[in-house]
Amino acid sequence: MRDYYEALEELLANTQATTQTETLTLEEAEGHVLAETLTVNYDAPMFDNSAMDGYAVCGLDRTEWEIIGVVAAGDDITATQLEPGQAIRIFTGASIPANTDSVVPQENTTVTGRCLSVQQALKPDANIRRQGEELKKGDVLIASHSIMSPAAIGLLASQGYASVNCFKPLTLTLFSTGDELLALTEALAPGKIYDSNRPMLLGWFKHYAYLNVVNGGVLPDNYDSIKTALQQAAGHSDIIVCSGGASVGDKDYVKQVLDELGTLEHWKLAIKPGKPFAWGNINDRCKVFLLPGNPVASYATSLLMTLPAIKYLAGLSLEKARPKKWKAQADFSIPNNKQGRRDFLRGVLTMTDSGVWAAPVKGQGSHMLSGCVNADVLIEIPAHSNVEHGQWLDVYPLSHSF
Ligand SMILES: Nc1nc2c(c(=O)[nH]1)N[C@H]1C(S)=C(S)[C@@H](COP(=O)(O)OP(=O)(O)OC[C@H]3O[C@@H](n4cnc5c(N)ncnc54)[C@H](O)[C@@H]3O)O[C@H]1N2
Ligand code: MOO
Repeated sequence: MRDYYEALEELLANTQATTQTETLTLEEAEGHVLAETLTVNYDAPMFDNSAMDGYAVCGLDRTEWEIIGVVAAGDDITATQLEPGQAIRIFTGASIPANTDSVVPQENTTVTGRCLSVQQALKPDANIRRQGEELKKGDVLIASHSIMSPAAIGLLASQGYASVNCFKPLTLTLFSTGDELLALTEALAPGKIYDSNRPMLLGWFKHYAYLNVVNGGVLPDNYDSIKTALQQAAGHSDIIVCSGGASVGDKDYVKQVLDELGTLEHWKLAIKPGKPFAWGNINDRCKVFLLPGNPVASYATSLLMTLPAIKYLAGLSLEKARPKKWKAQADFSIPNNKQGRRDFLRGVLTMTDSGVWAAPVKGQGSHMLSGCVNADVLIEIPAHSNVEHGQWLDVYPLSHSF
């Protein structure tokens, strides 16, 4: 069996990131992957400006000043300057007039006619946001291979970028396999179950703007049908994800088809759930992932293996493609751990005064999706290692929780 971390790195090392790009307006770019490194166009702040509504004053060795006018955000103050003993009414974001020593918030002042009085001692430079204190012109603003998050879009807009180069979204076709599976429009029958993996993964993958997700439907346990469907999908997809048939059963035809059409790597991962996992390529251009059919195993291998590879394919940096991992203290113990695989328990987090604690939820079977629904994280339990109460463990946040 393969160690999870070694397997993930091997999969990533065998994944070629897309190079195709397109220009998107900032509005279109939300959630896409940036394909260029952008630099700072203007110092930020662009000019010295006030952090408070109040008064800009000249001269700090006094308690009274003469108010000579008003400056608001957007005003041009090129011709305005203060002399010692003078103050000017100023608002948040307004340019700082020449010779300003400090800005006094209005709640610390008394105004009588044109006379400003302040009793507290004033600090030089207080409440002044200086030009370039955040960003200097010419520095890197956002590196290529970053996600266009709402904050990234705001930052780019603040620098006057109206459009950006992003990697073109990848087309992902999703299949389920198995004669036992029914679509939600079909009536239940003996031995049959509803296909839950496909709706689950469709919903999940559609969150990513850099994926065009195509619903491939259910594939029957029939070699020829699977071959035709995979061949067709490979013609218009960059990625195929298929759940079921990853294991060793007689009807696990998907692996055989993949072996015939392209290349196949079939792994036994030393993780629970999610042991059987396979991947390969069709036509050198379409990456295929075979997930184990058990729903929680499908979920876990999506989070731990498939999505990292997809994110890297779609243009994200390796660092951002790897699954996010945090630490939490065990609010449970496992005294005699005989598990030969890393166990990724579905768990909840509790924030207390003593930190973040993790505890497993009820229902840990790899067929028990209710455990995933109720959980915040996967709690990693290393193989053959006992867990003591209070021990720090790695936890992986689940897609819906944070
Ligand atoms: N002899 C062995 N049997 C199994 C092994 C093994 O190592 N040796 N591994 C077990 C593990 S671990 C897993 S996980 C499963 C994975 O099996 P497959 O990927 O081949 O998937 P299936 O056999 O098709 O299905 C397994 C299970 O999941 C249900 N399923 C499948 N697809 C869906 C779906 N879209 N929605 C809901 N449920 C689905 C299916 O009905 C089965 O109950 O293999 C073990 N067996
Ligand atoms: O590892 Mo299987 O994925 O235990 O259900």
